[in-house]
Amino acid sequence: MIPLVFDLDGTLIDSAPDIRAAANAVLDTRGVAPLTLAETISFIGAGAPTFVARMRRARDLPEAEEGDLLAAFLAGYETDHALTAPYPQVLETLARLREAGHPLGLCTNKPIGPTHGVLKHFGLTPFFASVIGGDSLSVRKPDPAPLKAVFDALGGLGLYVGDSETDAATAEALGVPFLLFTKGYRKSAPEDLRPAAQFSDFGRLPEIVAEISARTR
Ligand SMILES: O=C(O)COP(=O)(O)O
Ligand SMILES: [Mg+2]
Repeated sequence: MIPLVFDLDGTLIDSAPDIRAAANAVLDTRGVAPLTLAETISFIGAGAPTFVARMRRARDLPEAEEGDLLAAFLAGYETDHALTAPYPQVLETLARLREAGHPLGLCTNKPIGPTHGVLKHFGLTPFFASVIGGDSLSVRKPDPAPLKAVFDALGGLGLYVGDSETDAATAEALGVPFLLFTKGYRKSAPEDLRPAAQFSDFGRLPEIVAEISARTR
């Protein structure tokens, strides 16, 4: 069975409200306006350092403070998960895919500490044989190295399932088909990401995986 690797934020879980809360706790200490949810979503996708850089610029904070802002953001990042939820049917679908025999992995730009925390909180940990976060290697997506490392651990290349421009670029750089979940944090039109397939309902993923793996066999 073909290996499947998933992105996390905006793909398996809707975590933007908790990321927004962590960001706004930091911005509050600087006396500037909080981020809206739309701003937060537009800053997610390229990892925590890039998120904080975008947040700092949007609120005109001094560049010299970026390191402190990042440290404060990471310290308060998703300590509880009250505002986060898996998208509908994520757990059921992962269970079906695993029962069908697909090796499953996770490749996210979220820092690895909070990644393990949120996976555990929602009972997602047991599904994944390999997990790589945004600070696991010296490079992060869209560099293909993290995604390659997860597929290597799973025993071979397969399909990457994600929600963003970053995920599409990462899959393309590695030369694996990209499956787009359309309800996440993408900024462009779905067709601009040139996915092998797209879906808005996790219940449909097993049949899409079957179709694409028949095509690529
Ligand atoms: O932390 C981010 O910026 C995005 O995380 P993701 O790679 O799971 O979408
Ligand atoms: Mg994502």
